[in-house]
Amino acid sequence: MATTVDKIKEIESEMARTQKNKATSFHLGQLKAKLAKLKRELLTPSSSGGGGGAGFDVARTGVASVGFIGFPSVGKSTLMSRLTGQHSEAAAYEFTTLTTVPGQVVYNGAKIQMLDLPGIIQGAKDGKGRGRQVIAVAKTCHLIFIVLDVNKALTDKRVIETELEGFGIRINKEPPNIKITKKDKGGISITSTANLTHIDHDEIKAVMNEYRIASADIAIRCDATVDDLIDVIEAKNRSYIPVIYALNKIDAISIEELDILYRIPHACPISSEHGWNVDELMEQMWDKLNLRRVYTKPKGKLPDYSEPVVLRATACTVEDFCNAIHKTIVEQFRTAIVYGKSVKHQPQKVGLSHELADEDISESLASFPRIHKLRIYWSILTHEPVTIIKR
Ligand SMILES: Nc1nc2c(ncn2[C@@H]2O[C@H](COP(=O)(O)OP(=O)(O)OP(=O)(O)O)[C@@H](O)[C@H]2O)c(=O)[nH]1
Ligand SMILES: [K+]
Ligand SMILES: [Mg+2]
Repeated sequence: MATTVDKIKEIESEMARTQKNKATSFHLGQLKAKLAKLKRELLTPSSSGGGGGAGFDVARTGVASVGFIGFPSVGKSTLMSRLTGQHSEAAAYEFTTLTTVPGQVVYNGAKIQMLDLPGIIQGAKDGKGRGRQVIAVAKTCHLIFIVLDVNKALTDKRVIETELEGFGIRINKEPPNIKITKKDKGGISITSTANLTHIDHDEIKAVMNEYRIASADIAIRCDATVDDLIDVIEAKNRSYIPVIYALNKIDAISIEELDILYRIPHACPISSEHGWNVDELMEQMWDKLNLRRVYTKPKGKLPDYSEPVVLRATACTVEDFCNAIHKTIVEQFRTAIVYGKSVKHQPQKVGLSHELADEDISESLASFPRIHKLRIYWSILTHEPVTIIKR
């Protein structure tokens, strides 16, 4: 019996043989959708084993986590030790790191978890080495550092990207602006506000047909490709994760070569061993994580700038803020008093659904003496700033 990998290879070669034109677009759409389904099958833990993060996942701490992905011996563990002070074994031989090694960085008052991972090799997503478990951990991170050795070919960058993409990770990309509303009857109706230069309606219908979706309204608001459409249908299996390319070992190259590296988008040239330019890497990390610091302010006093409540942009309402401090606050909540970029008037009363901005100041706690006490109690208990974990 043909294995899933065999079937994938067969479809890929058929696609390579088929020229794209009006007559073949339906067939090609069908093949693309078949391919996406087979790839998902390959990554489901129940099939042929190895999917999921089993054995490699670690307890998550902090407001966000950053996973290190790269070929063996590019310097991931050296970078880990440099950034976090958490020792992770580094050596000149490949596969020194055999499991996930967690560490922590505190940056702008936010605790960020760093996950040093074993090296991966080409074919990892198809089950080579422990690559699948490694990439499965990366898929749950809020940011990925793709670590590359600048002494090696830059084509390595593309190989790693392909491995991550094959696992349903979309790097430095927003979800495609396509909305599919399934219906009981009426067939497939397609509306598009953008001019579609990559797909025609036949291809869209072939994909929908392959996914057994007979009736749906499809609203396309970007110049979408077939892959974009499939990504929206397969949304449950896709993760859109920002990536920074940490171009390591720049101590071994010339200034002229370094100049070229600086032109690569989303990249940061560094030397883990010497600690060169790791400050810039941390700045880029902060920008990509898109975190928001909210300071608390007791009534009549200055804000407490030492312990921000750190929220992610995807969960940064007043409700999220309250929950980050204690679950019981929301029950007693009436209004929050907020100073900062998120409000027009300084200060302004806002409700639970109000979205907070970076460096806002909230006086909400001060209006509830009981809660303020709770906060103090909380700090004494833990001795650390309150952060929120919510995907
Ligand atoms: N010249 C130079 N060598 C480095 C740098 N960073 C790491 N190395 C060396 O590269 C080798 C591999 O480093 P590791 O940190 O073990 O690499 P890794 O990516 O964690 O490797 P695996 O865990 O085996 O996948 C070691 O000999 C390091 O000393 C750097 O910035 N410059
Ligand atoms: K190594
Ligand atoms: Mg290592």
